[in-house]
Amino acid sequence: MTTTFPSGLSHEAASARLAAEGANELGTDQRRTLPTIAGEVAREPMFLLLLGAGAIYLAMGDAHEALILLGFVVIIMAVTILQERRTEKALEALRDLSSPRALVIRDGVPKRIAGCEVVRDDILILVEGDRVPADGIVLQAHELAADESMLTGESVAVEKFPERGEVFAGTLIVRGQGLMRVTAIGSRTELGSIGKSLQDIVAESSPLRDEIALLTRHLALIGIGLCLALAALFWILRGGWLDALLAGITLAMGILPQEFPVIMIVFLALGARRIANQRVLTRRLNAIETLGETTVLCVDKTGTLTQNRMAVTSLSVGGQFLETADISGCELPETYHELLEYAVLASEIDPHDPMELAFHGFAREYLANTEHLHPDWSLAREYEISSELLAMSHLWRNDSGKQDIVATKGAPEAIADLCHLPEDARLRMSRDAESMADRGLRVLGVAKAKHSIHETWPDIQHEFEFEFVGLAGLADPLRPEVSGAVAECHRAGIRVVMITGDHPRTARAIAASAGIDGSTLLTGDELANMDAGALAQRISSVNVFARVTPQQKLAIVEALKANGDIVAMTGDGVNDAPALKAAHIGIAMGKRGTDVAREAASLVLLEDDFTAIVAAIRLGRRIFANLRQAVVYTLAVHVPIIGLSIIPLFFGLPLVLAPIHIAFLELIIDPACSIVFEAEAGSRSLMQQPPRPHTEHLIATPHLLGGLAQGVMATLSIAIFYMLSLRAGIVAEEARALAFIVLVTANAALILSVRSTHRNWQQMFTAPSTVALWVLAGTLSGLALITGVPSIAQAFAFQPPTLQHWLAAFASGIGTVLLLDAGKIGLRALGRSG
Ligand SMILES: Nc1ncnc2c1ncn2[C@@H]1O[C@H](COP(=O)(O)OP(=O)(O)OP(=O)(O)O)[C@@H](O)[C@H]1O
Ligand SMILES: [Cu+]
Repeated sequence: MTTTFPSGLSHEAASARLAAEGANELGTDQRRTLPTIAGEVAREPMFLLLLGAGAIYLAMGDAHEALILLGFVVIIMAVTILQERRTEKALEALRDLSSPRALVIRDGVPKRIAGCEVVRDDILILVEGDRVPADGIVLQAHELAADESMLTGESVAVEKFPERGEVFAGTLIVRGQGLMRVTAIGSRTELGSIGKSLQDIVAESSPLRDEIALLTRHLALIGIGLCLALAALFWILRGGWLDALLAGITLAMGILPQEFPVIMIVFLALGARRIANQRVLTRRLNAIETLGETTVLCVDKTGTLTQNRMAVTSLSVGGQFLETADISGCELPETYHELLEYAVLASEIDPHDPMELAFHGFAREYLANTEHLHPDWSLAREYEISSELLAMSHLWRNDSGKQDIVATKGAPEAIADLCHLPEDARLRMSRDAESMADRGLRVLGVAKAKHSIHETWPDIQHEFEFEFVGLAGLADPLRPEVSGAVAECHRAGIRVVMITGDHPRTARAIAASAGIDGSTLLTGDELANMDAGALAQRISSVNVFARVTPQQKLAIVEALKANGDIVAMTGDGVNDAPALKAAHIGIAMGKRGTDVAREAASLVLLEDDFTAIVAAIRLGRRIFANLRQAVVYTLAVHVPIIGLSIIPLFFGLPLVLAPIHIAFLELIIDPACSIVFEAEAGSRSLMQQPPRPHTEHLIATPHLLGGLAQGVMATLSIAIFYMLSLRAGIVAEEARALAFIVLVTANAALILSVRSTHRNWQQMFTAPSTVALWVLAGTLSGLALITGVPSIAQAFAFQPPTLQHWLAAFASGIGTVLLLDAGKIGLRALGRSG
């Protein structure tokens, strides 16, 4: 492909056209309208209960109370709409990510933009692995072929040629490169006309989501049963069926686990944002919960562990070696000129590959005034590298009029094959190559051949008469942070497996400097000769795979999965897609990655950096731990509500809670409190314990019991405070207010307690997050308002308590939680000594 581009549209023209003709998108706007959202809200049980309670108040002639409850209906509406919008936005962002990106030429400069910003007449560069963003005609093509099966059902790649070739939106470039001019976008493309959409992101079900749904359903069932029982009991004990119904509804509102699904979505959506701050994009929300379970992390060497910045450091010709560091500033000895000459001839004219860039740069520096550079030769034929033969050749036409020059470079074994080296020469060469590889260098062999211009070009590289020229060693240094991150993985019980196409010796040397144990190593050839069973057996002790083809990554993933591992795997090319899809977490490289790889992956790295993956795993563990705490907390704060609905009934006391109190707690206080956990930084021990087993539930019996125990303790202390107040002759309205103060204070303090499970109690008050401080301040002021301002207090059937009583109730709420913590510490101490 020539490197002169048409200059394309200007930025102004493109944005004008984008405004006039719309974005390159398929399908209709799926945003829900207000009536549909209202319809959804109307089906919320909380809404129905509030309406029911309001109707009963109306029937009892209390229009005031009914109106206030109506106010809460508005609150639910608002919260639901906000929530919808937020989820919608998160999904939209995901959709943007999965939509193809396009390399467009604007003002003569190639530029990556989102596929939806492509306009008619844009000039696009197509590369292997791209998903074509719009319909268009092919302007230039170099071995270009597309998979059009999504349009035609035909899975054979269709070759594309300039001028008469057409390419279609949604199809995949499986080979070669090319230039296209866009002729149709959005719904006017072939894909649009058959009404298909590529980017259907559905919230898949996941173990975590299923568990939360189950928990919600169980609690709902228990709730309904309890409410019916309570209503019946009330009717028997006190009579008055309207009051009985109201008591039942109050309890139902209190038990209703409506927060759980909300907490779940909020944690995952905010979690995705936190992970994005580490420059890792989440394409599937489920990946967030799987991250914390990861037991094996399979990574590419080049670019992920290393910097993907190659430098020529070592040359070898005829048994002589040269370290480039030794000659800096001097001339390159004549012996090595030909090696460098052919390395450049075997590279692209305008290279992107870091190795070829290194050769070009080195040649510019040392061959500038020699006869070894040939800008006037023309490239007549290219032979691509393949996984069968790790070498690539260029056939050059020069002005001799007799012979074309062929240059090749590739893996030393491949070059030895091409040169038909005799056994002893082959041994010598591999010894030389290994001495470079042992230093972590990537070693390339270089060879040359001549080919008469009167003969036809052979189809395969083997038919040339190659002559060996020499070896070049290129250094690609490890990223400086990698060995620290690998060590962190090991502390966290995560195995790091390196997979590379490179030479085993190079692989082992790089593995060693990264801190990966490469003492047992498998090569692609060995892999190919193993059956699945044998591989599954071996794989638990092998951390380095070398000379592996991308296709073999799939076998590695499958073997790890067969061993019960939870596998995260990185990849970037078209051939990596099956492995990325098969892994529990497929991780695509945002910079080098192809559209195909990104579509198959659940995470996309914006910086192709290993440490970002480790940071994401740390966040995954933290999100799960925080989610667990939030759910335990929510369970715990439901208990006092249930208790306070039932206890007064049994003891013949005035009721404490009415629907309005529950609405206040369930709609404002508790949800706000549970969000506090999202911002928890997570304890340092998170990455010092093995991954959570795949089978571990979010809420197991100990968590359930722990939460219930906390709730029961709080209930007891509130009930006792309430009864003592009444006994002391405080009027029912003030006693109710006091009980409510104890309840809310205890709930708020419980946040500090739950989040301190792994710390000691002094730390309970240290370093709460900003969110926590805001929520605590908000809760306190809300509480002060409804118990202190007479007009508001009246709506809650409160009489403002005296300051002394207020403070006593407040202290009692905090004291309860302190007692709980003391109990917890005591239990732990007992456990340790016993
Ligand atoms: N442009 C090239 N010219 C000649 N040989 C090449 C070229 N690219 C790769 N090779 C040969 O193919 C081998 C495998 O390369 P490949 O690109 O598969 O490795 P990689 O997948 O980039 O490495 P990693 O797996 O570490 O990311 C290299 O070690 C080298 O010998
Ligand atoms: Cu020379």
